Amino acid sequence: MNQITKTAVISVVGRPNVGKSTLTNKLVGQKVAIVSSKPQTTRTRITGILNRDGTQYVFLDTPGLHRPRSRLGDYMCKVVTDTVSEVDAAVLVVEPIANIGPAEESLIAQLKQHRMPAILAINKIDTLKKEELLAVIAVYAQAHDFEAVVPISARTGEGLDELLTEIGRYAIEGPQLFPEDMVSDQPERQLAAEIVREKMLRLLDREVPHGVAVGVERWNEREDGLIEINAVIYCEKASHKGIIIGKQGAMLKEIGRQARVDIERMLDAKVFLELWVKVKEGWRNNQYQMRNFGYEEL
Ligand SMILES: Nc1nc2c(ncn2[C@@H]2O[C@H](COP(=O)(O)OP(=O)(O)OP(=O)(O)O)[C@@H](O)[C@H]2O)c(=O)[nH]1
Repeated sequence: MNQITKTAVISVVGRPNVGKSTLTNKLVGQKVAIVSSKPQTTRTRITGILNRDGTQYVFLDTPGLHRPRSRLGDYMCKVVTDTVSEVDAAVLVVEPIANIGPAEESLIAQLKQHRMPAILAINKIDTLKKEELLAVIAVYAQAHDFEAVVPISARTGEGLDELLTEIGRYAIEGPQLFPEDMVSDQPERQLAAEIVREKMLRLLDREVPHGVAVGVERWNEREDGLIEINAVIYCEKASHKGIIIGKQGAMLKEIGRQARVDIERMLDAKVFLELWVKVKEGWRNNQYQMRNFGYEEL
């Protein structure tokens, strides 16, 4: 195997829903961060690791920067601010729109404040004509002196080799930070819980899944190779519990079915997944319960 001689620790920042998690997963070649079409999907900092051509790339996928409305929201913003200041370089991911929003302005201000080398990744170029791209590049080039501007599609993979080449310039000589077979620092239990949450974000209306947390309560690897997982979905209201369970349990069954397929792929093993739903009012504003669900203290 190729000896690792350099490392690059890179934060992936950007406002909610621009495709940071899709990008991290694609770069790493495996699902380490969950993806949905709803903003504020990612709640904690997720690390994705890629070893290529003697360099170990460590990507810190951050929650999208937004105005906090709850304690969980405060925590998500703090994760972004902390991450920007402790990495070798940042990749700012933006939508292919020729207009800079307040979230992008705020992130650019943070990059300037920390004198952080930043690469601009204009994502979702599969949705846009080449001529339209020039206007987007022009607007961002005026706002900040980016080290490089790379148009990409996290979905199709277009531009990602170029992006890696740019990122590679910020790699520094040194021993690898993580073992070579590791793609994420998230424990498998937490990834499994996140996958269940992803399915809820995709299958349910917006209001419900943003108030849920998932905890894995039992994880048993049987001798015959089957992995038994029991997870509890905590929601904020009794009415949400009914929606999550669905008519004759149909929704919960579908959440479980889709989650099991992804968890089996992640673990490369057969999985028996059992899901329960419990009501825990106001957990998003409760420090203790947040810690319980894996969101560290502020
Ligand atoms: N067409 C297109 N859609 C994309 C691309 N990248 C991501 N998306 C979609 O954009 C949506 C948001 O993607 P995420 O990766 O969850 O975005 P995020 O920035 O991590 O979002 P938060 O977790 O809310 O911060 C999903 O529906 C993705 O499928 C892309 O290159 N092209």
